[in-house]
Amino acid sequence: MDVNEINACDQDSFVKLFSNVFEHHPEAAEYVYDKRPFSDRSHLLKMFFHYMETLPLEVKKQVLINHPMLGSKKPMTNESKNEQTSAGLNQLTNSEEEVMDVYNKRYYEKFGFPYIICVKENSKDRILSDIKKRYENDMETEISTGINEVSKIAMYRILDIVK
Ligand SMILES: NC(=O)N[C@H]1NC(=O)NC1=O
Repeated sequence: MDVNEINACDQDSFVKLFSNVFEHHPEAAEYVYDKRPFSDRSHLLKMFFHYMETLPLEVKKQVLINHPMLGSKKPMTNESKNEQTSAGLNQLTNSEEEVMDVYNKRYYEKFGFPYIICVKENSKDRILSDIKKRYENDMETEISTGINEVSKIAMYRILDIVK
């Protein structure tokens, strides 16, 4: 869709279209809808990022919690499934799966939200070493790193919808 078509959407279709820009968080789309008309794609992107910046810390944490664990076999949004498949995270060897499993759990126990990385910008090997390093960080660093990754994920999701 182009920006003109996006500007012509009614609220229901707009919110459906953008409901997972931030995982399971349609409130972002509701906020951004009221900012129409968008002059171009970067205007729309800016409004989603602005929404995220202004969220209270507790809600930011909730957006992090909404993300599935990497390599998880549990049901997840189509967006997440496609992203994880593109990095080969659905085809891990047994030992890679074990590393992901052990570190995902450790990370979640320490921080209370899953380890999040924008898989479109990272290879499987990079992710497997990064999850070990990020575990060593403190809470404040991981909230801001997580939100930064969530914003990159959101950018690719928006670019997939608006051409
Ligand atoms: N946990 C986690 O990083 N999840 C994700 N990363 C990504 O690029 N898409 C996701 O759903």
